[in-house]
Amino acid sequence: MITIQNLVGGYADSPIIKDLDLDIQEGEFFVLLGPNGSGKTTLFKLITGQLTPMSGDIFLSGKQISRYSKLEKAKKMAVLTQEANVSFDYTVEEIISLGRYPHQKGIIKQLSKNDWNVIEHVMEITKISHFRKSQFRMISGGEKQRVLLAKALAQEPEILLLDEPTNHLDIKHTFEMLDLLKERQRTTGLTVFSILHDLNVASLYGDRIGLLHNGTFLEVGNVDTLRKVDQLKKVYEVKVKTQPHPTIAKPQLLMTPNHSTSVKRLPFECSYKIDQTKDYIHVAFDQSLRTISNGVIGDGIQWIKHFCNFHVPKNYNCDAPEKDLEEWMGRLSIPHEQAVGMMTAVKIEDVVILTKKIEQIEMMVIVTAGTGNAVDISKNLVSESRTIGTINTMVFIDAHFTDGALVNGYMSATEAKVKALQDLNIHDPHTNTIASGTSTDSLLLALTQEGVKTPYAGSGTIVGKGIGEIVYSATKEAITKYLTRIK
Ligand SMILES: Nc1ncnc2c1ncn2[C@@H]1O[C@H](COP(=O)(O)OP(=O)(O)OP(=O)(O)O)[C@@H](O)[C@H]1O
Repeated sequence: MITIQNLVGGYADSPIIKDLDLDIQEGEFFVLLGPNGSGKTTLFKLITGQLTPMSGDIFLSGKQISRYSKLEKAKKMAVLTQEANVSFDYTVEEIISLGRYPHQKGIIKQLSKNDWNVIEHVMEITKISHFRKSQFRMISGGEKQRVLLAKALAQEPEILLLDEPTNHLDIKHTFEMLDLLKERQRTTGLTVFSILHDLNVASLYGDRIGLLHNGTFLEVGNVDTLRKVDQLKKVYEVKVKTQPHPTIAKPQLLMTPNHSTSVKRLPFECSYKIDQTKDYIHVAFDQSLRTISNGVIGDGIQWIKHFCNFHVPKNYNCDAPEKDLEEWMGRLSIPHEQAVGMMTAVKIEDVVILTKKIEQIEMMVIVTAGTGNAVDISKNLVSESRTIGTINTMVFIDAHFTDGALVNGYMSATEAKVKALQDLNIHDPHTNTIASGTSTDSLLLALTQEGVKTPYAGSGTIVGKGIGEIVYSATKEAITKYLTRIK
């Protein structure tokens, strides 16, 4: 759609854009990224014709852009810039009708029925019909932006060029505008070229991105380019980490500020309180811990302060156990958004709490165990809950784990639990083979993130062995208590 070759351009004698090549393909959503002063607006102005190139070529649909007449260009290309200043007293509707100008025929340019249909349609999709009669200068910055988008869409362009289109928009309107552009891209084949500052929004909406640095592209590629954090650190000069979006396969970026967010922690043994009744056990830490868990709530990898295991009746059956946990926590003034919540039919008074220090690393493990639902995962394909029988394990460690070490530590704790079941000769009643767990086990690992960062926590490491030892002991003791009780 647009082909740029060896483009050099800028202001007076100094080139800002230096020997740049780019191919914007028909129907794609191309995002131009780059730090302040990298030349984004200059490149934008060279494409739109506000600046004349010093050298090089820009082709629009194969024809030199400079050879298009103003009207011809306006039929193919609409431009939305940050300058939302319209000095005349136009109404919103009048501004949008200006977008139809390139399509109007004859000497006396009048709006046709089709023009009005298009104007109505763009006002509707940009949700501005209700203030169509308002004076443009009287509406808010965000509303102006939507009106100017409607005007650009009224032009029915093949390509839309946008310079920071979401600048004045709140989150809702940002996403609405970009969703609308994606929809137009999908339904009408609109090509979009947009400057954006927000890397995360660029990742969510861009088909391809170009990362501009000192007037040249460091990289042009799909959004996975944003996984290259070293490149981003160099360009933006910030500490940045890439993370997957939780529900779609796109990278999202997290910035770490230079100012320290860490507050001095109390010694591990003074940093938590345990509240235990017959209905629940609640461990509250003074600061959030880095956690990995499969709790009913607070699952995945998170930062969490409150850790709860609630007793439920043997025949507890609920479609939305998260809601129950939230309600029970609410009654205890525990903020459920900052909590891992587990459930057990085992008596809370049979809980086992062990603490241990291994090579200066403090650990605490809390286990409630029942084995009524013991399962040999390698043999039993029947998944049904029969009776009281869940092993809930919480492991707290005063150490600093990477995310990989969290997963490693999770494996270590699981292996230790399996070994305890094996040594206690717990059988799956269906297969009559040694059980590897129960059908509804929960496990939590929570780290203070104090001390030197540890990349591994498997059985080949001291900390991994420590997890294994303490989880094994506590699980064995908790199962023994349970077996004694049900005898
Ligand atoms: N009208 C101008 N005259 C002279 N130099 C200019 C002019 N406009 C911009 N520049 C210079 O060109 C360089 C690139 O500016 P440009 O506006 O293209 O950057 P940008 O990437 O769009 O930045 P931002 O993210 O801050 O909008 C800057 O060093 C700037 O000082």
